[in-house]
Amino acid sequence: MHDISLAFPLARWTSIVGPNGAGKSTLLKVLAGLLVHRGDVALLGQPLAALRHRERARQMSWLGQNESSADDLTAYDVAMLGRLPHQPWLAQPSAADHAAVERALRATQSWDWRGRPLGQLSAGERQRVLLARALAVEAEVLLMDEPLANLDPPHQTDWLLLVKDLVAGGKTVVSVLHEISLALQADEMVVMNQGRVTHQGSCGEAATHRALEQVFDHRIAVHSLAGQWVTLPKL
Ligand SMILES: Nc1ncnc2c1ncn2[C@@H]1O[C@H](COP(=O)(O)OP(=O)(O)OP(=O)(O)O)[C@@H](O)[C@H]1O
Repeated sequence: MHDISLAFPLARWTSIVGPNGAGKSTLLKVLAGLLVHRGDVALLGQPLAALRHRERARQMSWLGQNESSADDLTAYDVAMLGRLPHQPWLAQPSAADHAAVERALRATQSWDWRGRPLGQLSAGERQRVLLARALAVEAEVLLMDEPLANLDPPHQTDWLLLVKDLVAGGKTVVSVLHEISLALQADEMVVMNQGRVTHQGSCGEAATHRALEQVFDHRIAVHSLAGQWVTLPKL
């Protein structure tokens, strides 16, 4: 990545978009402190490097792309992993931990199969459990890499409503998305290409739409439809 200088607005949802290999996941991993990098990253005004790992894990939750998790753990136990930064070493989960896990599993419609091992769930069901794990942290900042992977359209809509709720409640969400029409529902958009940020701006701005069309070689066009911005392939 080159010359990246970005600020993600608080209590807003920012989507990061760009072609394959643009550096979106790399940027998200740097933000999460998961990759060695040059330069500085600050979380809620504090240098990331100065934060203790447990503190960082409480303030920022992470949903990675194609994440593996122990297949023999139940959906409930996977979601409970999100509570680890809140628990003293080797302590049993508290009532607050159980309540947070239940809220997260219900929010992703995963509560009904909480007792089933992850390995026996469909790809979309599994993704919803991993999303529940990220929600269970109840962090101020949520970083999500392709959170809609394997989700069917109704569950994509549910995710959208969930993110809007989180942001209305003051949380900050940064997500990498390939579903450009859904990404346009965000407040802000960061457009990337070849390891650089080519544009950052509001999702409603014409300049953002032009940057989007340009980064995808004008193979897509942004349209207004039923009060929403959508992209369609340019045939
Ligand atoms: N561990 C790695 N070592 C070396 N190069 C890597 C590594 N991970 C990614 N890259 C390269 O860095 C570039 C950016 O990758 P990245 O995964 O950030 O792209 P992306 O924008 O998320 O792409 P996609 O839309 O395909 O998920 C790619 O060219 C990729 O091949």
